[in-house]
Amino acid sequence: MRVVLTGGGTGGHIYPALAVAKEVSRQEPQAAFLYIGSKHGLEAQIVPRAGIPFESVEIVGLKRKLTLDNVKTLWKFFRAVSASKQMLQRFRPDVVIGTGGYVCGPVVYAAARLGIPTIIHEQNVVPGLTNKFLTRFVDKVAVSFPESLSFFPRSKSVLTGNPRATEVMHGDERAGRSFLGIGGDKRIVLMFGGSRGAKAINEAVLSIVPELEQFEDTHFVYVTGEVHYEAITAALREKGDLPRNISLLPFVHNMPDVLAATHVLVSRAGASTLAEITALGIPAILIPSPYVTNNHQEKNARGLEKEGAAEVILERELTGERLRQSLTRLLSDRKRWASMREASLKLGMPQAATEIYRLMKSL
Ligand SMILES: CC(=O)N[C@H]1[C@@H](OP(=O)(O)OP(=O)(O)OC[C@H]2O[C@@H](n3ccc(=O)[nH]c3=O)[C@H](O)[C@@H]2O)O[C@H](CO)[C@@H](O)[C@@H]1O
Repeated sequence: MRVVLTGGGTGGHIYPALAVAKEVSRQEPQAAFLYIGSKHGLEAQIVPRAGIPFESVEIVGLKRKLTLDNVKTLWKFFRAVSASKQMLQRFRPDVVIGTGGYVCGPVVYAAARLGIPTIIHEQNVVPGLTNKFLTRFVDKVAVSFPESLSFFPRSKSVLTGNPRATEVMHGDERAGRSFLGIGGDKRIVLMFGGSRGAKAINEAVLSIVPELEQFEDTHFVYVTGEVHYEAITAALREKGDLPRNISLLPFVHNMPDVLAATHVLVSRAGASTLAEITALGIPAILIPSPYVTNNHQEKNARGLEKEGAAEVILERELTGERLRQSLTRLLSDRKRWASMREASLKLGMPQAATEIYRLMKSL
C-alpha cells in the first residue's frame, strides 16, 4: 500500500498519523509513505525523526470571520492545493489520510479532486474547522468517540477510536524506566502540558517542586514543553538543587515506553493523550486547556471524570496547593487508584489503528 499522511501543528494531530503508518507497516512491511505537512508545525521535526519522508506545503489557518487577511488565506490555500496535487501525482498513493490541523485542508482536498481515496480522522468529540470543511469531499471519516458520529454524514462516518491507543500498547515499561534512569521499585508520575507544554501547569508544578520530595517512593517526570524549558530550568536553579526524585525534560520522544512505566499522569486533556492513557488504564489528573475551540478539552476530560477514570481541575482553579492535594489523595489511596485504572481501561480502544487499517484497505 502507498499512503500519504497529512496533519499537523501540534502533536495531537501528528502522532495519530504516525500511529497509522506504524500499523500499516506492521500489516504490510513493504508499504511506502509520504507525509505532507507544514514547515512551521511540530511535524517538521517529529516526522523526519520517525524516519518517514516529509514534504511541506505553505499554508495558514482560516479565520472564523471574513477579513482581507482571509482573501490572502484563500489564495494561499489554492496555491497549496496545486502544490499538493503535484506531490500526489509524483508519489501516486493508494490512499490519503488526514488527521486534522490546517495543513490537511489543501492536501486532502487535492487528493479528493484527483480521485484518490481519502479518509480524515477526528480525534476530538467536536470536529475541528478543517475536518468540518473536508467532510463533503472525503470518502470516509474515522471518529474517536461515539458522540462525534452525529457531526458527520452517517454514510461516511466510522467509529474507530484514536490510533495512538494501539501504538502505546506496544510500549515497553523496561525501556521507559531505563530511558528515565528510574529503578523498578519507584512509582512514576508523569506531568506534561500537551505537546507544546502549558504555562499554567508549569507554574503550578514549579511552586510545589520542593514539596514533591516528601513522596519518597515516587519519581516525578516533569516535561516542560520545548519552549518553556529554559525559563523553568532558570527558575528552578534559583530555588536551589532539584530534589532527587524529579527529572526535568523539555520533551519526550518515546512516549509509548514512558507511558508504559507511568503510574499517574498530570496533563492537559488533548484527545490523543486521553486515548493513550485509557488504552493503558493510567489514572489521571487533567487540567483542560481553556484556549481551544468550543472548550473541547474540558468536554474530553469530563468524559473520563464521569466514568471515574480521572480527576479534573479547571485552569482557573489550579494552584500548586490544589495539585499537591490531588496528588496526595491519588498516591496514598491504592484502592482509589485501582478503581480509576479499571474505569480508564473500560474507555480504552486499543484496536483503533487496526480498524483504520481495515478502513483504508476497504477503500
Ligand atoms: C492547544 C491545542 O490546540 N491542543 C489540541 C492538540 O493538543 P496536543 O497536541 O497537546 O494534543 P494531545 O494531548 O491530543 O496529544 C499530544 C501528543 O503528544 C505526545 N507527547 C506529548 C508531550 C511530549 O513530551 N511528548 C509527546 O510525545 C503525547 O503522547 C500525545 O500523543 O490536539 C489535540 C488533538 O486534536 C486536541 O485535543 C487539543 O485540544
